[in-house]
Amino acid sequence: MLSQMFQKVATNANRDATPEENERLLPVIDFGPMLAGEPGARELVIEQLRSACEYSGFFQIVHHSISHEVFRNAFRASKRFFELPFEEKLELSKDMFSNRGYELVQDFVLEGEETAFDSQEVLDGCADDDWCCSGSTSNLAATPAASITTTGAVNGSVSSGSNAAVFEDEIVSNEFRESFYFGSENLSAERLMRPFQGPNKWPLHSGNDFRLMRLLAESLGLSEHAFDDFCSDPTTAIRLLRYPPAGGRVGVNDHRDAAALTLMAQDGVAGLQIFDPELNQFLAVSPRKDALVANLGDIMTILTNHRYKSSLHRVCNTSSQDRYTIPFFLQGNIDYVVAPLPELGPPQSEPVAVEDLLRDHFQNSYTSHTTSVC
Ligand SMILES: O=C(O)CCC(=O)C(=O)O
Ligand SMILES: [Fe+2]
Repeated sequence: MLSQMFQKVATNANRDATPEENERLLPVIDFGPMLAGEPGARELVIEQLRSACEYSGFFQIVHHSISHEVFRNAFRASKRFFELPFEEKLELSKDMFSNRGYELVQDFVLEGEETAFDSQEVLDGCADDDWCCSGSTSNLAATPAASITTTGAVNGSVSSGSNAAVFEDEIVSNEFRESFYFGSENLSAERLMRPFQGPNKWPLHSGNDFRLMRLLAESLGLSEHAFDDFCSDPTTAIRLLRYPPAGGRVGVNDHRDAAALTLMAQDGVAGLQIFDPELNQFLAVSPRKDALVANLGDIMTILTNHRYKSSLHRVCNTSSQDRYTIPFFLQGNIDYVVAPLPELGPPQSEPVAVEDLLRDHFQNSYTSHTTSVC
């Protein structure tokens, strides 16, 4: 049902966005005046959010108050992780229940020892919970990027042997990248029993505090608290990603994110392509190192009764350098039943629990294999 609703569109046509198209697909929203408390600035941000979310569901935030140094340290930490010996990363392999740990895709395995390191890997984890839901916007410095500034030896739990099945599932994928997932360190015993969360596999920690979900609620003409129940104790994930120069191969296939909201730090290397609904094709957008790229996922489309978009996107690193990004995913309370907010008209989607939606999404991403080319 969900998979039908959010069917993938097979298209390979793509080109660079012109500056005007870039601004339309991925508009720049300046949080500076709002965070400085300038009169009218909050209203302007809310209006810009509404317009972006109705068109592509993508926007990029500048003057978000996270220092350049935080980003720099985060990317340094990410590079340090991916430079670990291959065997060491393999020991941190992602377990599919908690969605934490290192992930590599089959090219990595199939290409043999020499090129193996230059193929696809992933490290997954999660941020502290209330990053997007509560607290003050001025504390945006407590971001996913900030949360990976901690350094130290690899320590987390290692589920040895559990990875064989993952590799078999991934054996037909054609993606080309590596990544690492991590997440909240403040999980209750009850939360630890649930999927899509668990102890981290690499040392990371942060206290997070951000109100973007409240601004988004207001942009829909709703109370700023409209999403509070959805994300009072949310499942989140942060993913360190490294895309080696791909030589025409796709880094991440066409997909929509499952999360309500994704926020991503990126280095200066291009690679993200967003599907433009007007042109009906993918456009490669320009990276801005100082911006946080934000996009809405399928959960937000349901919550907003399809008023806000969750756009297809993908990654092709056509450069000759590695590309590093750090997306954070706000997935919401694991038991929350996602349904269109009643204020937004007759519901266009069936209710679905966050857990089921995530499971459906993960199953699709590990079993459906699009054949995009860059
Ligand atoms: O790395 C990027 O630019 C995008 C990553 C992405 O789309 C994802 O991890 O869902
Ligand atoms: Fe994505």
